[in-house]
Amino acid sequence: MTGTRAGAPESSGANGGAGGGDVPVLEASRAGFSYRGGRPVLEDVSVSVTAGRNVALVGESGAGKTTLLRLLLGLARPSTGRILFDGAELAPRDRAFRRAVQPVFQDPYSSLDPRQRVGRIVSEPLRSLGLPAAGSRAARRAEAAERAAEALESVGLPADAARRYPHEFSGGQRQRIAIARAVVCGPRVLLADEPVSALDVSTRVRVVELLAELGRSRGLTLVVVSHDLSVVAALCPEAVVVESGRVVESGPTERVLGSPAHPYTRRLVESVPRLSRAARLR
Ligand SMILES: Nc1ncnc2c1ncn2[C@@H]1O[C@H](COP(=O)(O)OP(=O)(O)OP(=O)(O)O)[C@@H](O)[C@H]1O
Repeated sequence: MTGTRAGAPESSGANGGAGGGDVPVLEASRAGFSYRGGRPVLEDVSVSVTAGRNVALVGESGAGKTTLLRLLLGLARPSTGRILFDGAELAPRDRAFRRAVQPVFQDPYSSLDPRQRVGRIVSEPLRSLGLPAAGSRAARRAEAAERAAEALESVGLPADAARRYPHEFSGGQRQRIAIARAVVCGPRVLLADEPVSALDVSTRVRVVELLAELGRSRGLTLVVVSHDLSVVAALCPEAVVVESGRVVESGPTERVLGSPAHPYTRRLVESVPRLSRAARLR
């Protein structure tokens, strides 16, 4: 099988899990995908996400990483193979799945509705999941506002953030708002597509630290797409290398990036110092 069995068996963390043991929380099993009428952009891809072991998807632009995240999020169905959640075929409308697996998108400028106050943006997943389920309408609204405030606090934003609008915040703060929205319903897995690439370097470091801290404190497992191998090394003990829609190498990040076995991975790793040199010359 191509792909990775990402890590040793572990319990599924603070938020629990139906599977437990070594059943992956999320898994692509020999998945293939073609956009309408096109050539396959994913072929025979197998990736396992085990609770507590963050996984990075790396590869050149166009390799198929975002498409793979879309399959894992249930936003697209594989043309061949399967996507499994807690060991069973993924049902994208399943509330347990929608609650457990949340996305964080790349661009904090376009992913937040500018007309809504931050408190409403952050509590949106609760409304779409019908949470909290019990109590009067007023009690449920109060509880949702409290959970949104708690999520905002957990990403280091000030208490009055909920009353303000996205344009009042910096790029890094907006990405924190997007992360608060992703964690408000108590998910087990965050799927993050280039979560820090739109940010400047020092903000990037702080948001990476926040993601690592949330992972620890909330029992969250991250699946991260990033071009930045330092982000990958900082956040993910497991790495999967995708080339032209196929997994060419996977395993512990230290080994995959530290002593790559596949020529494609070697080229990816070698391109990092070349890029830094080019940046210094500008
Ligand atoms: N909506 C779409 N319709 C048709 N083809 C698409 C669509 N989205 C992506 N593709 C194609 O699928 C392939 C994989 O794209 P994908 O965005 O998954 O790659 P990626 O590895 O995430 O790239 P990047 O790092 O640049 O985001 C590419 O050839 C791309 O052109």
